[in-house]
Amino acid sequence: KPKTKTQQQDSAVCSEGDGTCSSTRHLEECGIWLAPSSLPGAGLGMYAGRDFAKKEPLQETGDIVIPIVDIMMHQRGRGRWVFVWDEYTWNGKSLGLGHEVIKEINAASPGFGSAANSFLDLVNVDEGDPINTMPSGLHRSRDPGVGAFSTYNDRRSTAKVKIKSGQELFVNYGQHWFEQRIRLGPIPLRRGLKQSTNLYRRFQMFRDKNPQVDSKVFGALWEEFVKHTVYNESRILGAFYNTPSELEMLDRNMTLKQIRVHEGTRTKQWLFDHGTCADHIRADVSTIRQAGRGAFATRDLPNGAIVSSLPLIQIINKNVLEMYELKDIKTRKLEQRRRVGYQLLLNYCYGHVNSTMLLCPYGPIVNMVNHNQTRANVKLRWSDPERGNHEPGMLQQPIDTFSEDRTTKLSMDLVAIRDIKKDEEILLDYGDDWEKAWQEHVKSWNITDADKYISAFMLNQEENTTSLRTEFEQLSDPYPGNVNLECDLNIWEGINKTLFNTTLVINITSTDDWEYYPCEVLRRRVVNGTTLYTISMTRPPKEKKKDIKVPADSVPKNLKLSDVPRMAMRFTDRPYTSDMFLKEAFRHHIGIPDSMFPLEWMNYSPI
Ligand SMILES: C[S@@+](CC[C@H](N)C(=O)[O-])C[C@H]1O[C@@H](n2cnc3c(N)ncnc32)[C@H](O)[C@@H]1O
Repeated sequence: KPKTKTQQQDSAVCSEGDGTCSSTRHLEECGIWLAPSSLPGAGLGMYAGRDFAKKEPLQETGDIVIPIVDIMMHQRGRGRWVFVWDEYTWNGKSLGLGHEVIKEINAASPGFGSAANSFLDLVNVDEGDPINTMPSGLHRSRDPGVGAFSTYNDRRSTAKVKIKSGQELFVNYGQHWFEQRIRLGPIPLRRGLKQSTNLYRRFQMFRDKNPQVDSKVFGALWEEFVKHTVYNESRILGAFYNTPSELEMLDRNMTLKQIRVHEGTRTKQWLFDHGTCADHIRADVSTIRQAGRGAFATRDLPNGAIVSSLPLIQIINKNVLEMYELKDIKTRKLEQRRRVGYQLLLNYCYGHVNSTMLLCPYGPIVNMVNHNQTRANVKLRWSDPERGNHEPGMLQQPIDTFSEDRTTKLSMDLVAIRDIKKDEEILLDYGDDWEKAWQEHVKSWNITDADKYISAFMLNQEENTTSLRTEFEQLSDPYPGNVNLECDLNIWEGINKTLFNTTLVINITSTDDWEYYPCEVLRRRVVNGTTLYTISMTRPPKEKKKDIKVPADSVPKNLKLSDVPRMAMRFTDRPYTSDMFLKEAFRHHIGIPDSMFPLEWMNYSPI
């Protein structure tokens, strides 16, 4: 019997969660959505739920960035292994994490940028850099929480251009990313859509010059031309989807860019039916002191609502996150090495004690949900395949089925188990194994000589109250050995010196254009109550990697600058000294309940 319209609407609402949600108010207000991308084969994507002005933030708070350190070194000898995270990591240096290590740092950025797709001609979102902060003043001398969460956070996405409600959101992965991934097909690079449109216009001109020929013949000719040219290699031809509607729109003089934007714009109803809201939560300092930051409701959420969807990146064997003693890496075979810890990423992934499988979620703020067994207000559930990227059949497959897969196929939801009020912290029960491991960790927490430890973050916090010490002063009163002082060449180079000299005000338009190099303070003077520094900077060793914005050679070898303001200078932690490198730091995956975890994947028993 056909349903009435109201019944249909109600069932659409309730199928969102577990059938108990009673209103759609929370969805009406949604500003960003996660739903299947308009790009063929691109999996999930992000969409605007309302209009955004140019430069307007797309989220209330930015996303976490999780360092992955020296992974190739620690995994040396493992042979070939597929690490799906490679598709979701940024070069750590380009996000300001370079000082943490000597060798290799990758930045897992599992927030907005991992969920949004990229198409270079359609980029409408700018992503900022993360900032490095320690919430709640935690300190290694007393707080077992330090080192167990990433201090890099608040990576914000803003509208690069005006965005209309329903439009798909695209971030910039960079040309290099596409050039390296030929397997994705001939995806157009920057200005590619313009070149492709021009090609079609030339074809149109040819057609217009021959009015005596039936237009159907031209249609067939275009199809033959596109199909039989070396299609696989041509990014210009790869821009055409060759659907009847595309040709019709091209003939109406729309450009391919206009067509892609048009096709990538969804109605609110479509987003309701196929997507999940991706801004029900924001990040803030957790109500659980040792936990660092947490996720908080941005609006009232009814019982049964999907608080957040968690698309999952699989790591089929958690041993790829193992870290070993340096001397063992050099001298012993992989299986004989002593494990000293795990990558911090482990704490952000879901798993089971009896399995090697880890499932690590991505999407805005989804990694911020903390654990509490009595205050939990959400539960986990496998996602509805209609609404995202979840293939339930994969839950019946052995883990090895995923071994060569570079795409993600699984997704869970965090579903409200009672009404949640705006600003309430979202909490999940991570399971008894996690709770037990945490309690044991708290009991054994003891870091030798930790009282004296001062991090770069703590020194940077003193910014307005204490002057920086000169090299001479440091002879008797040195800074701690675990920090470096760096000066930002770009801020200094970029400011209006005449304005600065008269007003001592710097107008910084972007904090992304940093270019920090080690520097020393030679002198300081106070002008109108502001302390200014004479500094010397030495040219860093030559960088071979592409991602350094200014070639190191372009910085004069010995640079001396006077009247540099404190804001162009920062302390950074020396390599391998920050809290995440503590051997004692807590590492444990988040537990997936037994009732959900596939028996097929129970391939491991902890000793
Ligand atoms: C998925 S992350 C949650 C976000 C994290 N709080 C942050 O600031 O990035 C999991 C980690 O958060 C911390 N955490 C979560 N719940 C906690 C709790 N109840 N007590 C202490 N730490 C907790 C632990 O470090 C855990 O490994």
